[in-house]
Amino acid sequence: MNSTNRHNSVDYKKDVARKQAAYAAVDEHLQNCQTIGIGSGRTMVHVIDRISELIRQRGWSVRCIPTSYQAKQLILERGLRLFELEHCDEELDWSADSADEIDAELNMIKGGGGCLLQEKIVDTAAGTLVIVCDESKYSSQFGQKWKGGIPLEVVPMAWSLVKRRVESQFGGKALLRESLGKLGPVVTDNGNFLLDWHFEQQHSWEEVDFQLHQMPGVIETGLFIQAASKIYVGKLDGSVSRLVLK
Ligand SMILES: O=C[C@H](O)[C@H](O)[C@H](O)COP(=O)(O)O
Repeated sequence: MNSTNRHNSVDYKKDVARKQAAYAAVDEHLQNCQTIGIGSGRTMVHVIDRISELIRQRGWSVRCIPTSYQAKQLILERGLRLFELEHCDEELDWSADSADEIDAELNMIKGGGGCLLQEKIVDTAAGTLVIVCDESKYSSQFGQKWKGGIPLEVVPMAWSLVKRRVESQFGGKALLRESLGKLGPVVTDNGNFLLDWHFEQQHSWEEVDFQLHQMPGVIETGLFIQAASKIYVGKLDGSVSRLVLK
């Protein structure tokens, strides 16, 4: 693809939209001496880039707590100050993250990239969760845009048990996520497996999330119910809209 075609491609425009939303989110939240959570995924590359630029320009010191191996690598590659949640004795100032889908009630699906457990821990340790996305992630009904199912992180020896229970209790299919880079299942940063639950009907998602957490073997779900404080949506026309939740 030549550069004119690439710049006109939808994927390129979505990436530009994510970058604009990321820069706006960082510019409006980053301050000196903060401790912040760093989510995972492609969008976070733009967030980290902007954090890195501002810190260098202004001589600031900011402690960054990762939510995955990928996030940790990004923090280190950009020369930012890596900090661990276990050494943090106060609430994080804010956490930045992205999502696979956000519905009209601002519930999110996360974990498409296999990172959800540490994201949920770090994101909920922050007083403010700032989500950055492009408008293609936005749906009027849960599951309308993200076709990968709801990720569930499960203890390896329990995966087939959890699969059967999820399918019999809620319907649909819960598929063990297979690795593309090696034979066998994807293993998360925490040594667990992932089931992608392809549901067949709408549910009360808060109730389903509660029920899933009751199943032995389920470590965490990719359902982030009303978890965000503010969502920055990058639009393909170059604008950024802000949705404030709490
Ligand atoms: O597992 C990955 C995380 O939940 C990501 O935040 C989510 O998949 C969105 O990632 P991206 O920014 O790459 O669309």
